[in-house]
Amino acid sequence: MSSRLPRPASSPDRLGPLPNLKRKAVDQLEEDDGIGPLKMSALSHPSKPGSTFRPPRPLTASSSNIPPSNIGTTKPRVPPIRSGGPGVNGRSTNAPIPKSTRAVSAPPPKSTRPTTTSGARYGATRVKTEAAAIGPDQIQDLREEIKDLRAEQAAKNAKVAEDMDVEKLKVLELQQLHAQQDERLLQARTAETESRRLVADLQEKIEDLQKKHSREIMTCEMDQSRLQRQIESLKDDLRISEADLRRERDTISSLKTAIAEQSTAQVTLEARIAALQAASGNIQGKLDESDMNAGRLKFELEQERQRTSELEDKLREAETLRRKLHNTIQELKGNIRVFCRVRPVLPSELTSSPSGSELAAISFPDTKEHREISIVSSAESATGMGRKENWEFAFDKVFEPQATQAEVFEEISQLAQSCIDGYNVCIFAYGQTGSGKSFTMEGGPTEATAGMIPRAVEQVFSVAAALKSKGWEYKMEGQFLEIYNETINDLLGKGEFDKKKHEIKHDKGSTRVTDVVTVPLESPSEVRSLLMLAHSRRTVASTLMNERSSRSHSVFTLRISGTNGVTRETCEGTLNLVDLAGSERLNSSGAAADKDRLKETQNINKSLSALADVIGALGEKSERNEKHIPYRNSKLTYLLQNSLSGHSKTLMVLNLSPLAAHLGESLCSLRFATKVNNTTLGTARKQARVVS
Ligand SMILES: Nc1ncnc2c1ncn2[C@@H]1O[C@H](COP(=O)(O)OP(=O)(O)OP(=O)(O)O)[C@@H](O)[C@H]1O
Repeated sequence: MSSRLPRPASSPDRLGPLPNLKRKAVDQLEEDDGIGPLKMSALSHPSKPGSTFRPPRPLTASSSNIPPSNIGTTKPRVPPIRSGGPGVNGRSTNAPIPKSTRAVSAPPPKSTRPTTTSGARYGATRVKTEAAAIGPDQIQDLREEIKDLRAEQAAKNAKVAEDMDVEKLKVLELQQLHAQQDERLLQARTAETESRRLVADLQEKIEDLQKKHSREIMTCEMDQSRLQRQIESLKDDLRISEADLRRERDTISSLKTAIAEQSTAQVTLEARIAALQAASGNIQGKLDESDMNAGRLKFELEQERQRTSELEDKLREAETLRRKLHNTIQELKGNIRVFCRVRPVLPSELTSSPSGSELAAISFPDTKEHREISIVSSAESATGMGRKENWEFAFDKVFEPQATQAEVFEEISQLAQSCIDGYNVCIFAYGQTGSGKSFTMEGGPTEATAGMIPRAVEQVFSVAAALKSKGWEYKMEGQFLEIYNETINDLLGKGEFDKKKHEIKHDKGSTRVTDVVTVPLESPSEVRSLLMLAHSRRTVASTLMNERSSRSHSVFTLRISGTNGVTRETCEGTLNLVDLAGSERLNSSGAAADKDRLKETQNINKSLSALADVIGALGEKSERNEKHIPYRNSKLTYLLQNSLSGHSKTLMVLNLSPLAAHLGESLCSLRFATKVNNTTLGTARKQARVVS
């Protein structure tokens, strides 16, 4: 960069207010003296107000009348801008001015010079004209004046030269200053470039930082939102905690109230305690007295315990005695007994034909002990005369049609007791089809109509439970079989009837049948469901073969084994409850025409005769003691061998129809039952022993 110095003023006249005349004279003198035109620029006064600074022309020693040695002696003015020290970069202020600075100095203005020679000539002519008009004195004066003016001019020139020197020095200084400024400018530019680079670096860094910052801001925002959520949840927690706190405070306040009340109560209690302590002294005395009484009572209690133990021993002895006596009574009653039961007329029979519903002439003469039954039958004699016959039978018990199941069982329950005592018991229901055998043995669905089997089982369980206190523990199991056409079927099994072969095995007084289901029994209800199962299986079989159930024997067996932990006794009894097949005769049943029916009836009759034979043989044996008992003649007698021996108790319930139409069959049944009733089985033997 080059500095421009101020250009000179363009005004052509800087000489000041000279009079035109004098001016003309001067011009002429100058012309005459050969001085030439004065440099007007050098005459202009720098200190004149309103004048601008005119840079001087570069001076040389030849063109100036100021000796070169004077240059530099003038004390330089201090430049207005100084960076410090004598000069920039240590350069002296007296250093020579660079040429380039010189080259830019402003040339003197052209306008100050006379423009044409014709003008000058016109001026000289005019002065000569005017000089011719003035005198020599005046010329002399003018010359004097010119001389003075020249002297003054010389002085002024000297002054101007001096000023020029000063100005030159100033210019030098300014040039130096300019150089310094350039240098500084360069430095400043270098610094600026450096700064720009730094700024660029910084810009880059700032951008990086901004990116980093934005990332951090994002992270911070995420953190902030997370923290916000945490704050919200904490606020929720705080709310809950505050609610809890309020509750706790309420609780505390209520507790405080309670404590206050308790304190009051405590005071009251303390007062009462004090009163009680006072009373306890009295009580203590009484307690001591009571202790003495307690000691006495303990002694008495011990004596009572001993007495109780003795009584329990006696009770056990009494139980054994009771069993013996019970058995004796049963023996006295006879080990084979027969009950007779006449069923009522059924509603269905009343609505059928009048002849079919006609009642037989049955009466019960023994109104006190109910042991007799009387039947009047009408028959035609050989002479064709009508003949009435009166039949009287006596049994252990006779039940009239209105007798309930409970009344019948009352007489049988003794046998259930015997079974628990360790005897084999066999109860038969005998009679023609439809006489009421199944009703007697199994009964109806209600509690009132429950038959002998469920009642006997219930009795056995309740007696067993009662004997627990006397040291007896019993286990029971049951099985339910059917004998049809001399084939054994398992009523609790799963297979088809008449398919599986079951064998009867006797071993040391106990009877077992192979491949039959034996169910352990824990409660009477289990027995009831067991009976229902057997009944349903029998019903299915009956559907397949009409009237099958009437033509088969069913045998329910309950085996009881008991042990007495105190007396170390054991016993085993068996209760057989048998529903026999219909006992009607071959002719009356009309079976002769049907081959299958004939076979059924033959088998039924065979087994029933075998039963009669066995009972008869047993009666004879007890009299002569050496009689073969034909148990093997039928499956029924063979199965019941151990329950029909002289060591067992047998009960036959003879079921009779009340109808006149069944009178013949009823008489046959009555005769059979009488035969059985007249048989004595001998002495029943208890299957009991003492474990050593
Ligand atoms: N004592 C009684 N009270 C009321 N109804 C009875 C009585 N005895 C039997 N019955 C009824 O008489 C009908 C025949 O009885 P039940 O079936 O017991 O005879 P059953 O001799 O077993 O015949 P089956 O040999 O065909 O099995 C049944 O409807 C039964 O309910």
